[in-house]
Amino acid sequence: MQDSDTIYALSSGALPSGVAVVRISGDQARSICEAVAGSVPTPRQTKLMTLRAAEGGEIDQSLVLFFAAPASFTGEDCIEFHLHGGRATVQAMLDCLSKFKNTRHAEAGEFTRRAFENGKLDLVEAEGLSDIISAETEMQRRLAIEQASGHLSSLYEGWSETLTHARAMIEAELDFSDEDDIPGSVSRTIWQSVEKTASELRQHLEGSRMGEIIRDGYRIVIAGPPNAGKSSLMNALARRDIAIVTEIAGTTRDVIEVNLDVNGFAVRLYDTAGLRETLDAVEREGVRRARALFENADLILLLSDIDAGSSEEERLPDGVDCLRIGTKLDRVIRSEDHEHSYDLLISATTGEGIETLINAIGERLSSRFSAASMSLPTRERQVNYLREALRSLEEALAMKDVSPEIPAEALRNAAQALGRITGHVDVEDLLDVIFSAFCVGK
Ligand SMILES: Nc1nc2c(c(=O)[nH]1)N(C=O)[C@@H](CNc1ccc(C(=O)N[C@@H](CCC(=O)O)C(=O)O)cc1)CN2
Ligand SMILES: Nc1nc2c(ncn2[C@@H]2O[C@H](COP(=O)(O)OP(=O)(O)OP(=O)(O)O)[C@@H](O)[C@H]2O)c(=O)[nH]1
Ligand SMILES: [Mg+2]
Repeated sequence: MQDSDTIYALSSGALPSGVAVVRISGDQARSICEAVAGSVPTPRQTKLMTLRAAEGGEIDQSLVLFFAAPASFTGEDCIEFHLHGGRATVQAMLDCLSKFKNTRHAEAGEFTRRAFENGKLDLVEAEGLSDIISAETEMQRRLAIEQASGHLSSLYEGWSETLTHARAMIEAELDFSDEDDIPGSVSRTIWQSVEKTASELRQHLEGSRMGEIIRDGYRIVIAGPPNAGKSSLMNALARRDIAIVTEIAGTTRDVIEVNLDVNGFAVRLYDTAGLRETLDAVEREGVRRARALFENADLILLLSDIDAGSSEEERLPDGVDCLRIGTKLDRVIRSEDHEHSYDLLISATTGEGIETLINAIGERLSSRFSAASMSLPTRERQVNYLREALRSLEEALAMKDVSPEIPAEALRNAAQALGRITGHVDVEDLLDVIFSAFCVGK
């Protein structure tokens, strides 16, 4: 496998489809187009052409689009064949392309990787592009657009430049400390800018949980004693019959997960085994798994049957957000008597209170979110480098009056960590991992 090979892939979606786009990028793109279509169209103008395989058999009547290097997505010569989207048509085209020399099928993310290597986009933008393709909710899409359009990259580059400048000034002061050219007051304004960067970085990191929530989903765990109506609520929220519901206490044992979209936010909802002491080994394991989920929950819905009266309170991990919900409201005669014991009353049977519950969840998400902006780190990779940068800045600030050498080195580390996020500092070892998570044809 060669980085200089010409690569091709089906870049549009699952077949059959109305139209299928087969994309080619690399040195051979023009000669392949000449061989298959007879000539190369004017750059960036589509042309209807008949495509023929080497044996002369017609493959398809196709729109052909040529992008001349470097003005293309990858920065190389690119050809697109907009074919009829039949499985056999696309297969015939791919077979035809496989016969050309120095030409092979693309790996996952390889077009975007070439765009990165040719300086068309940086790593954060490339990750944003990958996120645009996997976005399923409106918030995921907005966050991805923000990253793909380079706003986050400029933020990181700005910080990195500030720190590099600061280090240069400090080193200059080190070198010329005996001379009078560099006034001592320079370092005060410099350290102020470092301090400002550290506080911006800290604030930015505080948004990382929100970025993760948008990307990976807000985790809601339904918990409570057996028979409280947990699985019934799960089914009502999912609007599907996913979890088994019976009048037998201890029905649910495995954790059941479903993905919802609440106001454009991805939500992962978990139904769990009823919490109780039991000798049944299977049920006990279910209860253990339920409690294990509490640790990483963003919200716990703690259910109990209004009629069953108050049972022993479940101990929840410190600081976890929780809504106490009274269930089976339809069986209660005077609901006013119970309102003070719960945050919400619902009936899975009649649907009463379900809309209010969904709104309460939506409000929690929106209020958390409005505190943040759309400039949020979303990936563990990004967050780890941001933390590393902040640690180095804090070290530099702590040592600034002790020794000038240590802070200069720490500032260098911080700028480097930021450079690794965008890929401006050596990241060769990371590229395989990052791009292999992309789609083929992207
Ligand atoms: N048919 C088709 N549609 C597509 C893509 C594609 O590759 N092919 N894209 C693929 O992801 C996206 C569009 N992204 C693109 C990004 C840059 C260039 C490009 O030619 N860039 C040149 C010229 C820029 C200009 O003229 O403004 C460059 O950057 O030099 C093309 C598509 C979405 N739609
Ligand atoms: N009348 C009425 N019955 C309900 C309601 N919700 C659940 N039930 C009944 O309560 C019983 C238990 O419901 P489940 O949803 O299985 O309860 P669970 O909390 O999942 O129970 P386990 O999985 O055993 O922990 C079933 O017979 C349901 O039909 C409700 O809103 N009104
Ligand atoms: Mg259940």
